[in-house]
Amino acid sequence: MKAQIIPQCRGDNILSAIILCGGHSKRMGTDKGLIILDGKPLISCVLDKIKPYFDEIFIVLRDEEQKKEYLKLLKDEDVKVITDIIKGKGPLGGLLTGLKSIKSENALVLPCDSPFITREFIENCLKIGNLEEYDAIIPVWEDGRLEPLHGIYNRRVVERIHRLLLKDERRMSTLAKIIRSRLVHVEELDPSLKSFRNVNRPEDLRI
Ligand SMILES: Nc1nc2c(ncn2[C@@H]2O[C@H](COP(=O)(O)OP(=O)(O)OP(=O)(O)O)[C@@H](O)[C@H]2O)c(=O)[nH]1
Repeated sequence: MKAQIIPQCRGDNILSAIILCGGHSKRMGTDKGLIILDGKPLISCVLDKIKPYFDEIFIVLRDEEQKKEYLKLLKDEDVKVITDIIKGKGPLGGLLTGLKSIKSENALVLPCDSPFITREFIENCLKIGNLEEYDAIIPVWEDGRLEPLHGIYNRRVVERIHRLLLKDERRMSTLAKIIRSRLVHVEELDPSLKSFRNVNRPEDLRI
């Protein structure tokens, strides 16, 4: 067991995390996960934050070509690098792939473009991550906007994702609305809110 705290979302003996990193990064113009911030690629910024807490970490990429690039970078890391089982379906396709691969019942899901994730956020997610009564824990803003890319999901939602993708419904927020989601205020998970800051465009890299 890696985490120093007693995580509630450990429904078995394993804690899993999934990092979604298969986007086309059109707004950034170059693969976001490989962009250097403070001397290291964004994917490593996220990985370094989460690896003390998880027994298995999956990085989900779009295809084999992207995987070749990432394997060069991650060759010494204890992570599993996999590619979307259904291609071109956005983060929801990545989530499907990750949830079908994990050994545990639940996984914390994160995007590769949130390099400012805090330890407090991860520890709070683990503390409140009991998914016996819920299918997911999703951060929510005061105005009702969801952060479904920073959630904990139970793998029982795999079938729901399949059905959404069959209808070509790709929004993570749609999934969050149709499953039993426990909504938790963003401040409760990370009072600094830094964990929810995304890097989508070159100007977002200015700290
Ligand atoms: N595995 C996987 N991850 C994806 C896919 N699409 C997006 N992601 C990831 O999901 C997160 C959010 O993606 P977005 O920022 O909405 O999209 P993006 O493609 O990365 O960027 P834009 O092209 O600028 O919209 C990022 O971490 C992406 O790498 C996909 O098809 N497969």
